[in-house]
Amino acid sequence: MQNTSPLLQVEQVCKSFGTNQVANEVSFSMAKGEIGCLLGPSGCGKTTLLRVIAGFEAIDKGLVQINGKVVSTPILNVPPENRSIGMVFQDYALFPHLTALQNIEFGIRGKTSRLRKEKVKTMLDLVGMAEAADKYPHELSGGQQQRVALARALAPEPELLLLDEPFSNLDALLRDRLTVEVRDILKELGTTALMVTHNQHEAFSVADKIGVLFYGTMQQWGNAYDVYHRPASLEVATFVGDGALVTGVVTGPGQVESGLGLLKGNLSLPCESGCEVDLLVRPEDVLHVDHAQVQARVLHKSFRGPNILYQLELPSGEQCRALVSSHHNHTIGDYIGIFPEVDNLVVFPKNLTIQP
Ligand SMILES: Nc1ncnc2c1ncn2[C@@H]1O[C@H](COP(=O)(O)OP(=O)(O)OP(=O)(O)O)[C@@H](O)[C@H]1O
Repeated sequence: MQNTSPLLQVEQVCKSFGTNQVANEVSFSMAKGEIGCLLGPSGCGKTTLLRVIAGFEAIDKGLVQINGKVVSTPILNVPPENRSIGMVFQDYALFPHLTALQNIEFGIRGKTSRLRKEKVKTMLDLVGMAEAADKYPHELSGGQQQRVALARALAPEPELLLLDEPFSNLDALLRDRLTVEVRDILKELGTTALMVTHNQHEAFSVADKIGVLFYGTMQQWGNAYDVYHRPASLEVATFVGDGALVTGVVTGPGQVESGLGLLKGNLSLPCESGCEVDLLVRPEDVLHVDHAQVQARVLHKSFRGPNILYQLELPSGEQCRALVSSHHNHTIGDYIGIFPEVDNLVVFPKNLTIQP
């Protein structure tokens, strides 16, 4: 029979440092082979949660299970080396006096010499570093060092790989490439992995599941599409992606009248007619149509190659942004026609505030 129990289960975990509560009833789970990403503003508790799962931090309440085995409770903290986890850090953390090959081999001490050699060769091939086997870390680029660090963490075949901002020291192009490569490698091996990142694009391209943390609270745990298009809270809506909130009034089922005109789509909340809401408007949902009814004034523009991001003032006095093909090159102060095209009408009760 197929094992359907989660590989990682985090249940109502609480963790404080003194009076600072860094994890507040955090719960989520990951199936075997899934890749998860923890996103959230600086200081929201991402690294602490990763360290809890790794066994570097004890918890005050709740439970962590890895592959069915309880590893953390308030009275139990299985040490990291007995959790079957691998870790990759931001700063590579390779041993400087060992070659790439020796660094990878270090993680699989205890196996026979033949098995070790085979494993190291497989790992070097997997991360595309066979040519650099005998180089020392200082002879490798940042991206190469991070590949070796990944190979070292994966060599002992951990049940769970934890990655803390693994690409943040790399330039943007290399980071994009390595993100895709790492996803392919993890998928090929079927390794379950949880990664902390500041970078939303990275999370979108690597993760099956994204967790958005705010002030120690897991606001949403879901796939990238849902986190972006069906944000579970105001915090997620404003943190993930680019968007503005404009005032609206619900005028019927799936219908909101706003400063952008009448919008029709799937309402995220069951609101009655007449209900005042804040409506999330993403720049790509605002189309530029010359003779549209709503004419908005260009307050600011930012050229991005294929498109221009316009900051606009609506006739209502509210602002939103529009991502428009850069062939439409308008001047600050111009009025341009806009038309909203939104499938998912993400709304929040008017005047909600983000609570610390
Ligand atoms: N060992 C510690 N002792 C006391 N406070 C700590 C400790 N580790 C973390 N904190 C505090 O816990 C909070 C969360 O920190 P954490 O590093 O988990 O956040 P983060 O979301 O990973 O932040 P960043 O994105 O900036 O790395 C911060 O207020 C931090 O100062």
